[in-house]
Amino acid sequence: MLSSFKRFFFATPRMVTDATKTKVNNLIKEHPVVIFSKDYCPYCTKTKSTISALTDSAYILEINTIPDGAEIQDYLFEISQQRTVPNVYINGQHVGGNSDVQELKSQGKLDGLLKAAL
Ligand SMILES: N[C@@H](CCC(=O)N[C@@H](CS)C(=O)NCC(=O)O)C(=O)O
Repeated sequence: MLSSFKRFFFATPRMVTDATKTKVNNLIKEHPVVIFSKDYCPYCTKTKSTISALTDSAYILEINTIPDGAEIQDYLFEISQQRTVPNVYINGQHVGGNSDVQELKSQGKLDGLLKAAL
């Protein structure tokens, strides 16, 4: 508990390299749908199944399984003010997390957003 407290307040921020910034920016630019995810995250599972039911074109990056994942998460926070996963981009635009995806779905707007992107 104390160690998570210390990490939250005193951790040295990681440097986000230009390579990571370029990688994330390109993914968002080149893929109509990008889901930054963690493979154990239940919110991510829900978002992936919701979006996969509508399109098989989503690019999914499981950031907990790759060496630059923590840096990617830092950069996502920088550009979207969102640190949690899933972090979803559609058509180059930040959509948000699972609650945002579910809200779009229940408003009947998700399908149209995806169709416009694909
Ligand atoms: N309200 C968020 C909840 C997402 C969430 O809490 N995700 C957890 C993983 S299951 C998270 O990102 N925790 C911080 C982390 O993994 O760094 C949503 O709807 O997407």
